Amino acid sequence: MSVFTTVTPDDLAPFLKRYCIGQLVELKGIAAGVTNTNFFVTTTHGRYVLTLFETLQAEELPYYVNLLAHLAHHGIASAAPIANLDDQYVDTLNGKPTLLVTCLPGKVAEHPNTTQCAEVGEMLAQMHLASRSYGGYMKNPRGVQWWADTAAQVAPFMSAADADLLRAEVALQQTTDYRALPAGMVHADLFRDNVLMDGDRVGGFIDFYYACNDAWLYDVAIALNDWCSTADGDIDDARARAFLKGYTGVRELDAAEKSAWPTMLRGAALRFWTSRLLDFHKPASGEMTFAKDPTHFQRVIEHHIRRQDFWLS
Ligand SMILES: Nc1ncnc2c1ncn2[C@@H]1O[C@H](COP(=O)(O)OP(=O)(O)OP(=O)(O)O)[C@@H](O)[C@H]1O
Ligand SMILES: N[C@@H](CCO)C(=O)O
Repeated sequence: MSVFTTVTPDDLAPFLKRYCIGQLVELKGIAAGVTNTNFFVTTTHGRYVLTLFETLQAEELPYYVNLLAHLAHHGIASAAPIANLDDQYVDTLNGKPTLLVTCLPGKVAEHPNTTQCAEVGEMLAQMHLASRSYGGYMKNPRGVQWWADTAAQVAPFMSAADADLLRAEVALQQTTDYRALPAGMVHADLFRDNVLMDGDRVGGFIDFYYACNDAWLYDVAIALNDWCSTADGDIDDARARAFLKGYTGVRELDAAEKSAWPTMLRGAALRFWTSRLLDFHKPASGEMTFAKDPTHFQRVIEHHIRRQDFWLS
């Protein structure tokens, strides 16, 4: 269970006095998640989620926290941060920076249907539009240069054929110019486990801690590669079409995006092929998780190389 920092009701009582959310009824650790310590905090006013940041420092948090506040302010299905009596979102508990947010409805959809894919596509487009007026800026820490550096580290552990494919994919991305594409804030990790689905509707997007500024099409490709893929790395046509229809119903792709789309799908898969290869071959010391299967994203790339139809017509 991912509770790295222990919090007792006695620890929480003085903390909650700095907020207007009532008295503690129940404090419950959340098992899912591997980066931060999360609790469900039920009070006499309702249910909230308390995060203790284990790696991000207080000075790094404003970009993410103000982004959450901005998106909630625009009606995007995402957790709204709660300010303390000093009007601050970030507080401190047991030596860790904290954030208290509203509890979102729903649960993770492990086997999404076409309606759910369309709803996620639609909300993603709405989020991109809402983020246009967000003033924060964060360079993508896991962009093409990171993929290239990571590929060089992991290639020695791979078969010659797989390493050749990895190097060829990196070279393709390094020689593709995405600068003409519409850009703004992207979630950059909108996998199924980062969305709560309330039936067929989006309960909320969570886990914005890879959010940064990049091409919106990159976000579309990351989400589609996960929401519409099958266990063997194929992309399900019906889900992909539904996802894109949901997205483009809100924001049409322009000509530059349509032309970049096949390459972007491969770039988005390469992002997670490289990060999973790194976690698999060179796990960070003290890491508590099981590395996710890197070969899944190799198969997604191979699938994109093989196919001729990218669901745009
Ligand atoms: N606002 C929220 N409302 C309801 N449940 C939430 C909310 N935020 C988080 N959760 C629950 O907490 C779990 C863990 O959250 P999250 O995935 O953000 O963990 P993390 O450790 O911060 O990040 P990571 O997944 O990158 O390790 C989610 O799977 C979800 O069940
Ligand atoms: N969503 C990522 C993990 C978090 O970045 C993956 O499945 O590899």
